[in-house]
Amino acid sequence: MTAPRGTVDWFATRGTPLQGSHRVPGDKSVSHRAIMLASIADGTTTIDGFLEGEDTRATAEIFRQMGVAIDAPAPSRRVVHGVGIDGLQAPRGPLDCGNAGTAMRLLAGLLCGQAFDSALVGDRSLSARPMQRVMEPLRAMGARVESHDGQRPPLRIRGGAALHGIDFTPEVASAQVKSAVLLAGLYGAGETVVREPRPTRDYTERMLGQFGWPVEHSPGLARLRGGHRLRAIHVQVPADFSSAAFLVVAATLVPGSEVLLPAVGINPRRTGLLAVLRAMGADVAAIDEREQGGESVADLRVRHAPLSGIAVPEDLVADMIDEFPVLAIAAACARGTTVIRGAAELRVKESDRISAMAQGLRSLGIAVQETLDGAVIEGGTLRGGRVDSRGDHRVAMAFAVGGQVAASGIVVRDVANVATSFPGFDMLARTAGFGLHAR
Ligand SMILES: O=C(O)C1=C[C@@H](OP(=O)(O)O)[C@@H](O)[C@H](O)C1
Ligand SMILES: C=C(OP(=O)(O)O)C(=O)O
Repeated sequence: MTAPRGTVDWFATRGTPLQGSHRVPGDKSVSHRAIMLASIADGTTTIDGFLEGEDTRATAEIFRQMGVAIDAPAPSRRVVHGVGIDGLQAPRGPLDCGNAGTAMRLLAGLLCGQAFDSALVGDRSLSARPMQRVMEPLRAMGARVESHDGQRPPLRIRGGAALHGIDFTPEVASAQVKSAVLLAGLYGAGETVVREPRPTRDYTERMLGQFGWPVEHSPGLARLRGGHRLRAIHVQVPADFSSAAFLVVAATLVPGSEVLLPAVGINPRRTGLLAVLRAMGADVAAIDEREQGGESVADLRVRHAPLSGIAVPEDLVADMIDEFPVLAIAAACARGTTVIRGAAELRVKESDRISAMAQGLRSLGIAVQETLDGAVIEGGTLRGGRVDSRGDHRVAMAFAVGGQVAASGIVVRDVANVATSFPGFDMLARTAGFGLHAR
C-alpha cells in the first residue's frame, strides 16, 4: 500500500459571481487510455492535453517501469515511444496505481496478457475497492490473477497465461470492467465480446479503433479479436467534463454568474449531468460542437439559474457516475426534492460517496435520507460548517462549490486528493470567482 499524504483543508466561502473563460484540465479517462495504448503501439505517439494529475501520472510511471520511454517535453504533453504489443518488459517491483481505480482495473486486463509476472498496488482508498469484478472475467479468459483476500488489492498477476476470448455480460455497468476485458482480449485467441447492462463510457473501444485495431461497438456492446497490432497516432485529449461539472454547478448556483468552459468533451456517455441540470432549470449551452481527435467537444456557456428538484432518471446514472457529489450540492440548493436511485456504485468509489455527501449535507442543515442505492435530498439553505471529504477528490470539490452559496463558510477537511483528477482546481476556481483558501 502506498503511504498516505499530509492533510490539507479548505475554507470555502462566498466569492464573487463566476465570470470569464476557464480551461479545465484534460480528461482523466482518455489520458489513462492514451498512455496505455500508446505504450503498446508501434511507433511514437504524441499526447496533447494530457491530464497532469496524480492518477494519470501514476499510469505513465507504471509504463516507464515496464521499459517504455515517455518524454514530457511540456506540461500536458507526452511523447510515448511505443514498444509494440509484446514489447513490455518485466517491472522490477510492484506497480503503484496510487488512488486510481481506472489504472488498476485496466492494467489488470492488460497485464494478464504479458509473458512476465506483475503486482498492482494502490493507496489506502484503492486498497479497499472491489476487484472481483475484473478478476472473475479475466480468469474466465484463462488469466492467472489473485488478490491478497480474494477481493481487494494488491493484485498478483502471473505471466505467460494462454488467454482466450469470452462473451461476457458484467453484473455492474462499469467502463473499467469492460475495458479490462477488452484489453485482455487483445492478447486472447478468438473473439471477446462485452454486453453491458447499461452503456458506459466507450473510450477504450473508440481509441483502439483510432490506433488501428478493428473493434465493433455500439452503445452497450463491444467486440474485438486478438492478434492485431496498434499503430501510433496523435491523441488530443478533450477537457474533462467531470472537472468542468464543478464550475457548471457553481455558475448555475451563484447569482450573476456567466462562465465559458472551452473544448470540453461531450461524449454522450459522460454528459448525463447536463440533461439532469437542464431538467432542473439550469442554463447551460453547448456552443460550437465539433470533433477534436475523434471525440466531440463543445464550449460550455453557463449562466446562473434557479433549480428545482427532480427524480434523476436511472438510465442516466452511468452517464454521470462521477457527478453525483456535485449534483447533491445542486439538489441541496434546489427548490423541492431530488431523488437519486440506482446508483449503488457510488458506495465503492474513492469513498462511499452516498454516505459522504449525506453526512456532509446534513451537517450543513440539509435534510437527506440515505438509501442503499441513492438518496432523497430536500432542497433548503446551506449553512456553514465543517465537512469531511473522506479523502475523496470529488466530494472535496463538491463541498467547495457548496461554500459559494452557504450562509457562512464551509471548512472542507482533507482535500489533497483533488490533485488526482483536477490539479490546480483551487487556483482556477479562485480566478473564476470562488472564495476558496487552504488552511
Ligand atoms: O473507465 C473509466 O475511465 C472510468 C469509469 C468509471 O468507473 P466504473 O467503471 O467503475 O464505473 C468512473 O467512475 C471512473 O472515474 C473512470
Ligand atoms: C471513480 C473515479 O476514479 P477511479 O475509479 O479511476 O479511481 C473518479 O475519478 O471519480
